[in-house]
Amino acid sequence: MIEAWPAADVRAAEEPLLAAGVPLMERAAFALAAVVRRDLARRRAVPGPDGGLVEGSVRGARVALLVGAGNNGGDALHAGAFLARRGLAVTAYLADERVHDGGLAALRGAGGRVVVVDAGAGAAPSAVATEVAGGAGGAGGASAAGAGGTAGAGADVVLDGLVGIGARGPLRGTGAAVVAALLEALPEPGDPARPWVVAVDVPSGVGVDDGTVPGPVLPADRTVTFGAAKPGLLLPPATHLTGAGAVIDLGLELAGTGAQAAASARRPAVVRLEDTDVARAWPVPGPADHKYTRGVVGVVAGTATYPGAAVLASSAAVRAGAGMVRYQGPDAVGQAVVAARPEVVTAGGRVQAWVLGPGFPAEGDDDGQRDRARAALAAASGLLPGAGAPVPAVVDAGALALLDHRCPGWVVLTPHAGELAALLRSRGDDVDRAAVEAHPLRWARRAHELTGATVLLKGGATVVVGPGPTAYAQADAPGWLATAGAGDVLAGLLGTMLAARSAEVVAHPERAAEIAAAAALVHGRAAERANPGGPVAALDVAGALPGTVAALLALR
Ligand SMILES: NC(=O)C1=CN([C@@H]2O[C@H](COP(=O)(O)OP(=O)(O)OC[C@H]3O[C@@H](n4cnc5c(N)ncnc54)[C@H](OP(=O)(O)O)[C@@H]3O)[C@@H](O)[C@H]2O)[C@H](O)CC1
Ligand SMILES: [K+]
Repeated sequence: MIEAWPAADVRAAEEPLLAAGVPLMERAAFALAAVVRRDLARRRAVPGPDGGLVEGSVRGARVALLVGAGNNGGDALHAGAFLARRGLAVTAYLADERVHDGGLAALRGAGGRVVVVDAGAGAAPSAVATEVAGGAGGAGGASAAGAGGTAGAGADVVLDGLVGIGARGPLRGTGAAVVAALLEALPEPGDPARPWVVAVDVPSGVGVDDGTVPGPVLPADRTVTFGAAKPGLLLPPATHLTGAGAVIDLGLELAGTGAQAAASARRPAVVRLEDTDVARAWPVPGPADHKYTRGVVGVVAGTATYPGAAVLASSAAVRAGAGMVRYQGPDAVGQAVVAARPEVVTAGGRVQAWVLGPGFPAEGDDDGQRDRARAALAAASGLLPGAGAPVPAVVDAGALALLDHRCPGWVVLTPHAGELAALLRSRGDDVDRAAVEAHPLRWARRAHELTGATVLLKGGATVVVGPGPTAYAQADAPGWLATAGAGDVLAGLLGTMLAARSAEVVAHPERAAEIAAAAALVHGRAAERANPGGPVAALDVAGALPGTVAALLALR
């Protein structure tokens, strides 16, 4: 798993090392330069003796450093000095008159070129962008002392060292002007003429601790972050601007050491599960298991008007490995479900988890589904006398409007941004879909505070907030998964995963968030498996679940 720690925790962990004179910046910069060199060598791959490709030479490659006023800029300058000593042509564009002295001296000492950027005596941001992008008449004419620029040949790589964990608010000043000009001047992403963009620590201008994108940000192809990942690298929308990641270990003790770690209240703010985490936690049946120990999933979904959601949610629950699936709903829908999945039963009875809401409306004609879902939710929440032990529940789509009481953390809501906005508005918050999409973590946390439930907020990346201290942020879904019925499949999949650990989740409600995050990962992997790199139909995603789970278990 990838653990992300707030900027303040990273700074606190750096302090003792800095006080002890540990050269953290040089360590960070050296590692950054190594990643840049490797990425460049791979982008310059050439045919090898055996017909394959081998890494190409990076000598002479053109490197543009975007340098801000703080230590983030210092990292970029020191990395530029390492690269210049390896024969790369490095130009630092200083976006602030305050610049890291040691880094600037190191770059100059290594023969790097320095261009002061400002709208006055220095190079204009537009001229810098033109030079970096490879247009004619760049900032070469305004270059400070040092090797002359190569007018016309743009940069091969750009290091974004404008601002790091010291950022406050949207990118401003000359740095913002340079980024805005680059967003205009650079070739489109995917164009081979576009330079490789490497964000130093974080893409400059993202919300380091909340993943917001309050202003202009230069999208990165790679983010090299130091000490630990930051929440903003995992959280949407900023996570879509980070490119591939690389975490450089600086020897920071974030959770403390030994007894301190055990006692420390410090936990990562955000976690991203990886395949091996999900594989290790997946419940694999043993010889003593039977369908009831594996978990029975109750599905209240679909209506005569929208039977498909019932088929999709039930199919996903079956294919994900439920011990048994009980479909509850109109006979006609039950017949459609059984026709599609003969393993499903329509008789009532005990379940270990409920899936409520796919495919039925929050109001209007629902064939009695809202009443069925309301009763199931009450039973799941332990509010229905005689209904047996409480069990986890997935509350999706039309069932979200049924939340008229505070829920325990083992109830998991699975709204998209519009549904979450509607839920929050129904509780008096003035928020719309766009606001939720701009700040998913904030609003998912707000929904958890208001309802008590665990909240899985669906979107290009998935955010999960529950009763525990750690949020989850998964970005495993291909864009193709934005298709009708995908949410129904996720609900059924999640129901099966909760049913398999029903008693455990009720006893430890904070674990529902991790299971929900794992479901988001499996959902994304199944979509990829259903049709790698191309469009997928929701039912095919459900169909790919068995193979997806088997592939994950093979990693154990
Ligand atoms: N601690 C270490 O030795 C190490 C740090 N690492 C690197 O350092 C940065 C953090 O450096 P820091 O100097 O604390 O802060 P930044 O460089 O991130 O930014 C501070 C300067 O940026 C200006 N600023 C702040 N917000 C904005 C904004 N929205 N737009 C433009 N400029 C902004 C701020 O300006 P002021 O006017 O407020 O002063 C500062 O000048 C960390 O990210 C690492 O890269 C090493 O990794 C490890 C060693
Ligand atoms: K940066």
